[in-house]
Amino acid sequence: MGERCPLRRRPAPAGADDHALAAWLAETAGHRLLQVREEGLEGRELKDAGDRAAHELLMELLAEHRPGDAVLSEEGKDDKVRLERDRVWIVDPLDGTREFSEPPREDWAVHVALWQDGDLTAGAVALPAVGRTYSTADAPVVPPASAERPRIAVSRSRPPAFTDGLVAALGGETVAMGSAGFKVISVVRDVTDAYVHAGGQYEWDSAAPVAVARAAGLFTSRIDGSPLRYNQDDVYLPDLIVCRPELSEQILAHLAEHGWE
Ligand SMILES: Nc1ncnc2c1ncn2[C@@H]1O[C@H](COP(=O)(O)O)[C@@H](OP(=O)(O)O)[C@H]1O
Ligand SMILES: [Mg+2]
Repeated sequence: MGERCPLRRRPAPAGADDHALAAWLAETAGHRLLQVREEGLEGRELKDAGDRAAHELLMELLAEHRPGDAVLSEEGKDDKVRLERDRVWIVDPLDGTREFSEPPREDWAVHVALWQDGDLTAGAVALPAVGRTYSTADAPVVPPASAERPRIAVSRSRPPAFTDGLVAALGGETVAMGSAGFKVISVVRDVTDAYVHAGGQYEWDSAAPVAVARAAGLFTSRIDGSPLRYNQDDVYLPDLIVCRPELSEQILAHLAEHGWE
C-alpha cells in the first residue's frame, strides 16, 4: 500500500529504479507543498506559489536523477522533442490547485508518471495532506467494495452533466471531490468505486493516477472505451473512466447509449 510521508524530506533512494524514483519525486514535491501551505499565503498567491515550487523542484530533481529523459509538465513549456524520445516523464506538480488553496482540504495531489516506448510504465501519486504516496513501486491492493451501491467520484467544481443519469442507472451515488489524482486514488482506496470524467483534462491530470490504477488492477479507458494514450502531440485528453473491473461493462454500455455531451 502507500507509504507514510516522513516528517523530514528523505534522500533519494540509492540506485532507485524508475518506480521508486517516481514515488520519491512525488513524495518530495508533496513535502515541499506542505511547507508552502504554511507560509501564510492565500488564494491566487498560494495557488501560484504551490504550482511554481513543486514544478521547479521536480524539474531540478529529474534533471539530476534522469538527465537524458524528456519531461512534460503542466507548469512548463511543452518541448516537442519529447515526441522523438522513448522516455518521457509526465508530471502534474500540483493537481487540485483549487483545493490546495483551501486548507485544511486534503483533496490535492502530486503526479509523476513515466511514459516509455508507447505507454505508461511507472507512476506515483502523492496525497501529501493525507500522508500517503501510492505508486507502481509497491502496487496497491484494492480492498473488496465496502458499499453495496456504487459510489461515483466526480469533480467538485465541474461535475459533468451526464453523471446524474449514470448514477441513477447504476443505482449508486455521487461523491464530489477535487483533483483527478485524488479521485482515481479514491477508487484504489475503496472510498469510491469509479471515477468518470468528460469535458476537459490534459495528459498530466491522469497519467500518473492511471499508471497506479492499472498496477492495482483497476479498469482504465477513455469514455468511449478506447485506450488512454499518452505523449501525444496534442496533450488534451478530455475524458476517462477508472473503475473496479466489474463495473466497466455497465458504465460503458450506459454511456454508449445515452452519451456524455
Ligand atoms: N473541463 C476541464 N478542462 C480542463 N481541465 C480540467 C477540466 N476539468 C478538470 N480539469 C483539470 O483536472 C484536474 C481535476 O479537476 P477537478 O478537481 O475539477 O476534478 C484539475 O487540474 P489542476 O488542478 O492541475 O489544474 C483541473 O484543471
Ligand atoms: Mg491537474
